[in-house]
Amino acid sequence: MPELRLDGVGFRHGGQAALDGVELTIARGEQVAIIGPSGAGKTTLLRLLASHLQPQQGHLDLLGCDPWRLSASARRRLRARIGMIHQAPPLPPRQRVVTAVLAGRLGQWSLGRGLASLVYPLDKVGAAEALARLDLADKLYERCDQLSGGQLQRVGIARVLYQQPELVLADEPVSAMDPVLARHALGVLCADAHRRDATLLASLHAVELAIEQFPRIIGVRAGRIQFDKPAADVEVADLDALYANDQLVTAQPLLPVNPQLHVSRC
Ligand SMILES: Nc1ncnc2c1ncn2[C@@H]1O[C@H](COP(=O)(O)OP(=O)(O)OP(=O)(O)O)[C@@H](O)[C@H]1O
Repeated sequence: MPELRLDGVGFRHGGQAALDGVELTIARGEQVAIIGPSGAGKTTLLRLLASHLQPQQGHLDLLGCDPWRLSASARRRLRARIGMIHQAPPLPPRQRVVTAVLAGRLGQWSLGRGLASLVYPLDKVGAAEALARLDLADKLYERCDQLSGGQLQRVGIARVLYQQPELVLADEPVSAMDPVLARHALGVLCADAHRRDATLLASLHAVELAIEQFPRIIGVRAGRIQFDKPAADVEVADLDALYANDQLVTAQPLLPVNPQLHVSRC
């Protein structure tokens, strides 16, 4: 049985079409990068897969069931098996980093343990280990509002490393990091998913990183899947067509003089 399956899925935000007729199957343990221009529908796709949004057309199969046929409590249990990494992690500003990381397992803990951990961090060693993998162990007791955007993104990733979910959905997880840290953080995420046979989907604007780190690339444009192929088969023409922007009359060509692939950032 596939880990994820979208069958003719469509979604509109109010009057604004975001996804249309999306067909997609992803097997357990796959690592997939989703690329495409701004407004293509990548975040909407990830939010549908996280069961934060309900498809308005078509059908979603998520970890072996239709989340929208489950009771609210069963859907909560299903969501505890999913780790979501946000571009701007929605962490309470005054929360300590250690508490933010440990909150990754709130969905797996009893109410009592979860409340206790919010008041006094119960597994400081576990949180420190997850942060150390992202070179952030020295921030364990820092407040979240004292971190930079890239550091906050690393806290969001550490939280999912600590959670150890079956499915990781990452929406622009390294967009605020410098190139060296971005490569390192994505590498940690991919290696962790591989080690646990977890499934990983990440939307990325850094095309070069996507192709370097992920074996399968899905190009989304105007709410539709434009291509879905192994990273080794993605060609410059695929990227030119994916990112073509008729409204930017001064746009530079996507292909620089010699490189095999262009780093495209929107
Ligand atoms: N809350 C919302 N209300 C109205 N329209 C929305 C909302 N969220 C997204 N949209 C629209 O849905 C479409 C897809 O948006 P989405 O955020 O999924 O794109 P994206 O590919 O993630 O973009 P980006 O790369 O800029 O983050 C866009 O046209 C966007 O304007």
